[in-house]
Amino acid sequence: MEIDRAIRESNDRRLQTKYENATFVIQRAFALYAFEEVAFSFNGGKDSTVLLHLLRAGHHLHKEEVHCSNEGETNCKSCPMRTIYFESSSAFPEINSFTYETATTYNLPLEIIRSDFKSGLEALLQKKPIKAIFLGTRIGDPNAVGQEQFSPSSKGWPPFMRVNPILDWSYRDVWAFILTCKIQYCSLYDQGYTSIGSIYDTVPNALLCVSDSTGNKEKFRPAYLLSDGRRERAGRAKKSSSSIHEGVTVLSNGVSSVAPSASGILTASVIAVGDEILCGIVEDQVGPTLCKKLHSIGWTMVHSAVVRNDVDSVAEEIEARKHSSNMVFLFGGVGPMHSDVSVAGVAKSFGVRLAPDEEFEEYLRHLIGDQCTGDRNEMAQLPEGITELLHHEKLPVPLIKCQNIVILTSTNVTELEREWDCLLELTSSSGPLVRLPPSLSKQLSTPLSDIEAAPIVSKFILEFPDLSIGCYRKSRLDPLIINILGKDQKRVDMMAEKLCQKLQASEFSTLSVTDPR
Ligand SMILES: Cc1cc2nc3c(=O)[nH]c(=O)nc-3n(C[C@H](O)[C@H](O)[C@H](O)COP(=O)(O)O)c2cc1C
Ligand SMILES: Nc1ncnc2c1ncn2[C@@H]1O[C@H](COP(=O)(O)OP(=O)(O)OP(=O)(O)O)[C@@H](O)[C@H]1O
Ligand SMILES: [Mg+2]
Repeated sequence: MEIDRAIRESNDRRLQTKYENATFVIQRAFALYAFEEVAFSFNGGKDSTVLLHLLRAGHHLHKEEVHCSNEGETNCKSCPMRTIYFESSSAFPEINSFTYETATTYNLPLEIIRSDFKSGLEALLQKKPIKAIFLGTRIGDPNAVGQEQFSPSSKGWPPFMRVNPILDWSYRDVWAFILTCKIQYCSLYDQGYTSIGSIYDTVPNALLCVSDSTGNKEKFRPAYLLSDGRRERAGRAKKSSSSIHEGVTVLSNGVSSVAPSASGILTASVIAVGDEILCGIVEDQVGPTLCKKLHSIGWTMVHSAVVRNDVDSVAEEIEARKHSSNMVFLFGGVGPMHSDVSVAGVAKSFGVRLAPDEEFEEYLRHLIGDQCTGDRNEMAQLPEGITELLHHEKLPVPLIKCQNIVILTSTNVTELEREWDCLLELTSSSGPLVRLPPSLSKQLSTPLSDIEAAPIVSKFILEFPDLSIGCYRKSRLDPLIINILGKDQKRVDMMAEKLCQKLQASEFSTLSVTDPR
């Protein structure tokens, strides 16, 4: 069988593994369901074209296994499986004709449905039952979240099994398969289209645009030359971004940024992950330094915590913080060790699974070579559908950002300095951090006892709701120190002056907390 032979003769280990896994899923489906009870959902797109040839190969391998014989090449071109195509008047004519032509070439009994997916399937299943439908859904597709290779149809849909043999295939895998097996595909992919929806929501991918020397006509390179598969849908109009955290905007570069609330405040929480910090073996310096840095760019710190190296502990802490802070910074527990559970904790708190991220894997491969990559690299598994990679030329590996959670890899203050600088530089090109006017603070020292000072301070808290007052002593014998914090210089000065009179206090330092660099 020509597909099977082309893959086996290629030197592409990764593609061979993907092919074996996909044809295994297909053969299991053929073992589970009778041939008449399964259908193939085909729409002429690249993913379903790949699936068609995998189905042909899987069907051929299944027949070989069942009949313990090699039927040879005689009729392996034909795969007369029930094939459903939801034809729409807004489909590209090229897609339509490719679908029809391919069905003829491979003897697919095409059933055309001219209604929406759900009611079309209801009518179809009523007429003649279908137990399982093969789909070309891949991780990264908006509708792939939560699906497995075998996923029952969702609630409210007629009952059938969705079989997704190429769920774990990347954009690169799809094109490697098409090119290795020399498969015919829809001509639109040679004109720069990388994922195809309707004529109203799909244009060629701008990342493939080449400037014409005459400047007259835009030209596009073929889809297989797109290097960053995560931008496959860049040519498709976005439906909505409802899952984005409130106050977070998605920018044209794909990176989300936060905007201050009406009060001009941005809040942050810092979470350290580490059993060693909790039991006092290691003293955490990254957390306090990060708090200072955030404070220095005008952010309001609302929480700092240390949690165990345990997926549930991380997930619970993030769950508690992600709604109450504009940004949550997480560090510790990142890497390949058994205790490195931070990324899994983030995924769990958002209810998504970890999925291979090809781009991240590429960075890791540059950094640590092939020793740890293999067919599936655990470290390259990132929370599905919510991850953005924050690139900076000074970072060997991009920082991971999942909605409003930023995962830092720093293990000490020097490394934090570097990551922080990169985050700030990304900020200037609309990255995740926004610089706010710095907070101003004044410190007063009073000889009064706590009991004497308390009612006076309480009155001032009511009078100056826009300022924050903190009190501490270096020791029980040292004087009480009052720290006034606010954004408005005049208000801070006014409160300091009034408090000095009432508390017989003296001002001993005036700090304008600005970014030290
Ligand atoms: C055969 C078939 C079965 C589907 N089953 C489901 C389903 O069980 N649950 C669901 O939410 N969507 C289902 N869908 C809809 C898809 O999730 C998705 O909306 C569709 O592939 C179109 O993708 P698009 O909106 O990106 O064009 C199904 C679609 C097809 C073609
Ligand atoms: N109109 C349709 N008719 C039949 N099946 C469809 C239709 N639209 C989507 N599907 C099924 O859903 C799968 C996922 O659709 P999707 O658009 O992501 O992939 P594709 O069309 O194969 O490739 P591309 O991403 O390049 O458009 C398809 O592979 C196919 O199995
Ligand atoms: Mg498509």
